[in-house]
Amino acid sequence: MSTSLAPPGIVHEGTLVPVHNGGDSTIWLPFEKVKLYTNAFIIQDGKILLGYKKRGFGQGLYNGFGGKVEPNETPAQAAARELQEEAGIEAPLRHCGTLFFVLKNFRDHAFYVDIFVAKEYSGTIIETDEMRPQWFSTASEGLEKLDDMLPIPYDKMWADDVFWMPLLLADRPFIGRADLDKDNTMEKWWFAEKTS
Ligand SMILES: Nc1[nH]c(=O)nc2c1ncn2[C@H]1C[C@H](O)[C@@H](COP(=O)(O)OP(=O)(O)OP(=O)(O)O)O1
Repeated sequence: MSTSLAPPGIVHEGTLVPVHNGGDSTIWLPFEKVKLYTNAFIIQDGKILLGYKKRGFGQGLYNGFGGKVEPNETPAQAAARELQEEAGIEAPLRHCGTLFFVLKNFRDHAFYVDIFVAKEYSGTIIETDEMRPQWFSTASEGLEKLDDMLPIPYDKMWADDVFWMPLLLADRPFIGRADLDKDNTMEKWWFAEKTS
C-alpha cells in the first residue's frame, strides 16, 4: 500500500515517504514514449566513482555509468554491461532507486532510469571514449575530506542529482521524478524514500 500520491510515470509498490517536492510549474509535462535506462555507482570507503561524460547526452556533466536498456536485456544486465563498457569494471550491483525524467524540449521520450550501486568492484578502472572516471569524497561539508579528493561536484551534474544522491549515499531506496528545462534547470520535482 502506498501512503502518498506519486507523479505520473512512477510505478511502485510499498510505502513511500516523500522527502522533496517543488517547482514553479503546476503541471507535470506530458510524455508519450518511455525508454528504459540504467545508472550505476560504486561507493566505498568514503568515496564515490563518477564519470565525466565526454560526448552525447549529458556531455560535460558528471554522472554514474549507464545507458539504454537493450530489448534483449533486463535493467540489471544492462547496468552491468554499461559499467563494463564505460568504466572497464565489474561489480555486484544492487538496485537502489528508480527515477523518471521528462525534458521540456526533448519530446522524443521520457527516461525511466533504474539506479544501481555496489560497494566493491573488480578489474581496472579505465577512461573510455564516453566517460572519464574520477573518485569524489562523500564526506559532508565541514567534515574531514579524504586526502585531496574533491567533494561531489553537484554544480557539474544534472540538477536533480542533489535531491536523491544523499539517499543513495545513505543506502536508502528511493524513487522520484524531475521535469527539466533544456538548460538543466528543474521545472517540477518529487522524490520519496521507499520504506517497505
Ligand atoms: N536528469 C537526469 N539525471 C541523472 O542523474 N541522470 C540522467 C538524467 N537524464 C538521463 N540520465 C542518465 C540516464 C543514463 O545513465 C544516461 C543517459 O545514457 P546515455 O547517454 O549513455 O544514453 P545513450 O542514449 O547514449 O545510451 P547508450 O548508447 O546505450 O549508452 O543519463
